[in-house]
Amino acid sequence: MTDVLELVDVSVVRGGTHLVDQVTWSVAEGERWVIVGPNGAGKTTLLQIASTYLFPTNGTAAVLGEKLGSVDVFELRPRVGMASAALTERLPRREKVLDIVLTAAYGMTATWHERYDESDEDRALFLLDQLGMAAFAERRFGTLSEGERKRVQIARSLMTDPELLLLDEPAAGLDLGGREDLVRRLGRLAADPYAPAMVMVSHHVEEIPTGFTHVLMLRQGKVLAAGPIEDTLTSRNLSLCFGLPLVVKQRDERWSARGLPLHA
Ligand SMILES: Nc1ncnc2c1ncn2[C@@H]1O[C@H](COP(=O)(O)OP(=O)(O)OP(=O)(O)O)[C@@H](O)[C@H]1O
Repeated sequence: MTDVLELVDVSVVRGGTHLVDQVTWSVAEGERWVIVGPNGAGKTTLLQIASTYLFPTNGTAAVLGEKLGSVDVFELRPRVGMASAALTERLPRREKVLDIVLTAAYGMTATWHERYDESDEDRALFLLDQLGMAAFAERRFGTLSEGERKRVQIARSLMTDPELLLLDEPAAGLDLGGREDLVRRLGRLAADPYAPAMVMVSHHVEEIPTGFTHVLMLRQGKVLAAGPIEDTLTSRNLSLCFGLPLVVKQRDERWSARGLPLHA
């Protein structure tokens, strides 16, 4: 299997602070990774590197086999799909849902005056349908609920048929029903052998969809543990990661975690 992402000794330093610190990590084709870690651990910073929007201060990062710093990132970007709250914010609320997805084919956030092929439109509708949003195609993006907007963003991130899909906290802010619906859909995507390699940042192990194969655990910018999820997402590692005693369980291919009760 080829690596779609390869970081070697990567550090990002800002104002003397290490946002990520000597991270060595690779993602191979077909793998589905979740990144967990406390607030400020460097999760989003790693996704920014993977999406080619941030270059390491030290170390080397290769995305889809191309080393950052010696490749035209504008050619690379359409091959990487990304969904995040920050990107959702930048999408025009007055735009039609279908156009929000369609514009991704051209790396734009508004329709201007491009013309789209019928095949582009078919693909956008197909992706909206996969995310359960086909009925909303003609609605204005700004009229959608937060959960619906997130699903549209994921459809959009798949529009260019990327080889790597990055999801930054896709379930953040969703209610229980919205979370479960999204987790189920992401589980279906993870199980699709034609789907791209996936990396998802999450704050909660309950949000890890079925079919996710690997976990990267970060603490204070450093890798605490990385590897196959069954062996790596242990109570011990999760407790070290979050700095308090936690018990993690897996049941019916879903994960849950809770703190140990305090004793007086
Ligand atoms: N330009 C900057 N200068 C200094 N520190 C920064 C800068 N950008 C980010 N940081 C810090 O880097 C650390 C890592 O940030 P990052 O957003 O990657 O963490 P995260 O794990 O995604 O956090 P969260 O779970 O809260 O979203 C944070 O402590 C943040 O305050």
